[in-house]
Amino acid sequence: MSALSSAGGPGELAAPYGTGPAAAPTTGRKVRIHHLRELKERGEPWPMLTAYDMYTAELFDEAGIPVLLVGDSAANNVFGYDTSLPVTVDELLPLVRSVTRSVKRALVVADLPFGSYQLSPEQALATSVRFMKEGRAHAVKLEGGRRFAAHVEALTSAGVPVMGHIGFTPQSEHNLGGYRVQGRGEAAEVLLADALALQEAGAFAVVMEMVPAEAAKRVTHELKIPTVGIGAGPDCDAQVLVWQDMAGLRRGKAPRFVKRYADLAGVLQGAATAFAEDVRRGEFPAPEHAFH
Ligand SMILES: Nc1nc(=O)c2c([nH]1)NC[C@@H]1CN(c3ccc(C(=O)N[C@@H](CCC(=O)O)C(=O)O)cc3)CN21
Ligand SMILES: CC(C)C(=O)C(=O)O
Ligand SMILES: [Mg+2]
Repeated sequence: MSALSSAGGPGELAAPYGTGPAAAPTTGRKVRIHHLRELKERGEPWPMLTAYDMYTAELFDEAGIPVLLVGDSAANNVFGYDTSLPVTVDELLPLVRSVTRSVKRALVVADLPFGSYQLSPEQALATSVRFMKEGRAHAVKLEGGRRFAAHVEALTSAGVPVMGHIGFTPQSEHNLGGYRVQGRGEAAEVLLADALALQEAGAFAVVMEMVPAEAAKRVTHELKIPTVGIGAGPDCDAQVLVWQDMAGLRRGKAPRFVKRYADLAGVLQGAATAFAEDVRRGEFPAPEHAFH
């Protein structure tokens, strides 16, 4: 079925997610996993961002971001841990719930945290059911390739859409020897085998993190399902960034793959400084801010 015919009418699919003049997100149609596959078939790249709360979810949804990820990166971008390893299902669930409550169209993916799925396909399903029942997530994401094919299969056959994640997988940083590019040289074959295994197991998309652009391009061409790159070059079907990196809220040296589209840190710092000065000078509240 072609992208257009499956949408039920000419332009109907193109309107919410295309890049043309009709791309404004005004139709209110929910993003479904088949839309993402259709975008791949049409060669239209799509954006994905993390979101961890209500306002960002609302804004990104309205900006036409079709997929929002409640990442386990909340560990270091919300909760203040130094890696993603310590964050728990109980910490992430309320964030997932706030994001799903706040979107009209975006597909919301809940990232399964370290320790919540590796034990067995049964554990993966039990955790995913919590994210879907309690968090109202539309899909889950887990890290790992061939070794997690059975987990992915258990989830998809139970009705849980799964996004895979290969290349540099932060939950395995201690095993991978730190934050390093994966899939160089012969490891490109391993990357491809992992991607194919995830597709075969029923995954609807695969994140590739910090892999050489050439390897990511090859995987993208070999797969029928979309690839989502982060530090994986321009040829992936989609691109994802952590929103605080994208908007410049996180300070310090950003990874090479980050592009900053705003200086939120500067804006917020300026606002807080101005508020503090106003209060200290007695200029806030002014008469119009008080009840008379
Ligand atoms: N804010 C944030 N952004 C992310 O992209 C992100 C998270 N947090 N937390 C979870 C994972 C961890 N990720 C990261 C974090 C840092 C680097 C990094 O520092 N990369 C450096 C060094 C690479 C190297 O040594 O080869 C770089 O310059 O890319 C990479 C991936 C991606 N994810
Ligand atoms: C960087 C993305 C892909 C992620 O897994 C996260 O934010 O946790
Ligand atoms: Mg993650």
